[in-house]
Amino acid sequence: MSATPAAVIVAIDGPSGTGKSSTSKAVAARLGLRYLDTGAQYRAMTWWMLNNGIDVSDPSEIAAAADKPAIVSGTDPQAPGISADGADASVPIRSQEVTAAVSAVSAVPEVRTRITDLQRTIAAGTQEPGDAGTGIVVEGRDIGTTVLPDADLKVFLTASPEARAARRSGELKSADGKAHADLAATQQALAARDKADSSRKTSPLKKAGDAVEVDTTELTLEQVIECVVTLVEKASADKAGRMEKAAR
Ligand SMILES: Nc1ncnc2c1ncn2[C@@H]1O[C@H](COP(=O)(O)OP(=O)(O)O)[C@@H](O)[C@H]1O
Ligand SMILES: Nc1ccn([C@H]2C[C@H](O)[C@@H](COP(=O)(O)OP(=O)(O)O)O2)c(=O)n1
Repeated sequence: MSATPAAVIVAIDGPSGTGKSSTSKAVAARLGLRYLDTGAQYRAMTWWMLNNGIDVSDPSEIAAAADKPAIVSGTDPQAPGISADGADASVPIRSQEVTAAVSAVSAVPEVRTRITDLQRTIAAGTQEPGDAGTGIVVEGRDIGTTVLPDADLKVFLTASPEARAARRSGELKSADGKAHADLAATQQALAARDKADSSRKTSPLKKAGDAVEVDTTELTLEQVIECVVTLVEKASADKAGRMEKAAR
């Protein structure tokens, strides 16, 4: 693990299957930064609502329940962890049931306000002793545009719909042990989620104007990680230079 010269705030956004989680975790681990999976927070909120009888087809019921569960996210890139009202949510938030409902829940403004506040508190490092002044890699859909518009580096990952579906169906296959996950159905489900996430009114999935776009279609995961590590190291050195100049 190489040390970064200045604590940096890194925003990594993009649609599903572009490599956000794998890249963000690896970059954070290599550079000694914290890590936050914001999709996991929306998934934990959705899981809690499904478990607590909230009708997730009714935005007013979702809005009324948005401030109820305590959502706690870990920031260790090697073992992030997430809980809702004290119950470990790490595994159930990946279920098909949660995946199918998460776009509707995360489109509700009250949910976004609640979770955005949590994200900003975690990024600021004021929650845990020892976190203050440490950098973080935050991945999601609206980090560069809304949650952390002053991030030191913004990256927007993309990949072709075919590559993204192949990656996701590979994961589903290894999870359920079936020989052939349905690639076409996976691609269709991803397209539907993209559409919902990009067309919602509040804070849609969108590339920030000042984000660096990386098309990962033809890159291996290791190549993407190396590319982002280089970008973070440069952003960190630039920040250290600015801080030094300001201190003179
Ligand atoms: N560049 C890449 N080439 C091949 N597979 C990749 C690449 N990036 C990620 N993957 C794989 O694709 C799957 C989805 O990646 P993930 O990081 O969860 O994407 P996201 O967080 O954007 O949904 C994982 O199984 C991951 O190992
Ligand atoms: N910053 C974010 C992160 C996720 N979301 C919503 C929209 C996404 O479809 C879901 C799930 O996100 P997640 O990153 O877990 O999805 P994938 O792992 O890429 O399939 O949460 C969001 O609205 N804003």
